[in-house]
Amino acid sequence: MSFLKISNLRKSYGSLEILKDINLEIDEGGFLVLVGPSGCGKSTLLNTIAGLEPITSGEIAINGRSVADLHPSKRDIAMVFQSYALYPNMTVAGNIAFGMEIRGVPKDEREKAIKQVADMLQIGHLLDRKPSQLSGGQRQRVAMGRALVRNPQVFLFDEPLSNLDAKLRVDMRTEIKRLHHRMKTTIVYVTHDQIEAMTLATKIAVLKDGVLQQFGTPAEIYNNPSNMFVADFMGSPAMNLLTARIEKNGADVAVTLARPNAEPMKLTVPHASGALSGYAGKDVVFGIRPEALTDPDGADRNAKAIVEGECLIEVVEPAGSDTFAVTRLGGKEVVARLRADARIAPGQTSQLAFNLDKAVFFDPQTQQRIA
Ligand SMILES: Nc1ncnc2c1ncn2[C@@H]1O[C@H](COP(=O)(O)OP(=O)(O)OP(=O)(O)O)[C@@H](O)[C@H]1O
Repeated sequence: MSFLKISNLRKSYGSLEILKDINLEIDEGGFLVLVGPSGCGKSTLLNTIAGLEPITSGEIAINGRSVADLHPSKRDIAMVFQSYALYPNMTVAGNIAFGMEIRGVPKDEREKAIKQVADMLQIGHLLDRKPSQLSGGQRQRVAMGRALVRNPQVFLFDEPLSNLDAKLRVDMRTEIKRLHHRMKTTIVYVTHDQIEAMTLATKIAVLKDGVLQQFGTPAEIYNNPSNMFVADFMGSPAMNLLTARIEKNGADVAVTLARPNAEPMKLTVPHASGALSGYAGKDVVFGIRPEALTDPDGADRNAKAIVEGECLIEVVEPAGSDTFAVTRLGGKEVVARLRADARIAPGQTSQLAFNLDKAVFFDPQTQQRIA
């Protein structure tokens, strides 16, 4: 049975519908990440789970119990906010213990709990300081400590890392993952950062304009995006999405891509699906991630369908661990991810290997993936 279940959830402000029929569920100990661009409704969804916002219709259940009508304090959840929301006049220890004090937890138990989370978060040396005497990352830890001591059924995180600098964000991301691994408490986590979503989640919900676009494991979302929005939003550099003409070729499908000042490139997709064959004579959107477009020596040896083609390289971007090469196909700029030491120069044509096992196709009208 799922531990957190959201069914047919709708949320409106007056006549403005913000969340449109959301259905999600996650097992106990799961890490659900809500991701999407600014304004898509992810914070609103988190706030409805917390009970900070009433829902317009639908159901929210935690561990089999409906919580939609319960006061936030009765839902057995703890929330970590983007702003940390620490009490400025209290010490770190006071901030962590405040909720326990209110609940009348005896002093020795409080001290034990403070020590335990302070050890876990490595903030034992900061317990007597005030929030103003802490760095952003330390404040973030205190905010997490305050949530951890409550030992709730579900943790809710609202963009907890967005106020930290890039390096600290990556460190804290690892820290949160380690903590989740140790505690095994169910987490719902909001971010607009698709890398955070990919690295932390056991399940990702991608939202756009209040509509759930796809719900699945990070691998499902990355490899089989259900529509062009998800394909483009998840992954950096983004998936290449180019116009291609489909033709049938026995059991195979030929994909034709326009090239500037050259004959179109023809790639054969072996044993293509019936759905794709159905587009014969029409244009589709051909999606291929940069890492599925490589130098022939660097191509995945286990792939079944590697096809090579000549591409005019426009720009070369060495990025340390890889080299990105920009070419133009199907009327679009296309990014290929090559080995760091790939011999490639702008203005030259180069042989590139397409891993068609990893290619996906979309209907240009509906923008949905062609199965
Ligand atoms: N109290 C409110 N009244 C009317 N509209 C609201 C209210 N609160 C939020 N909204 C609208 O709801 C939509 C979703 O907001 P929400 O904060 O959930 O988005 P988000 O995905 O978390 O965005 P961000 O990443 O920018 O925080 C936005 O269009 C916002 O303007």
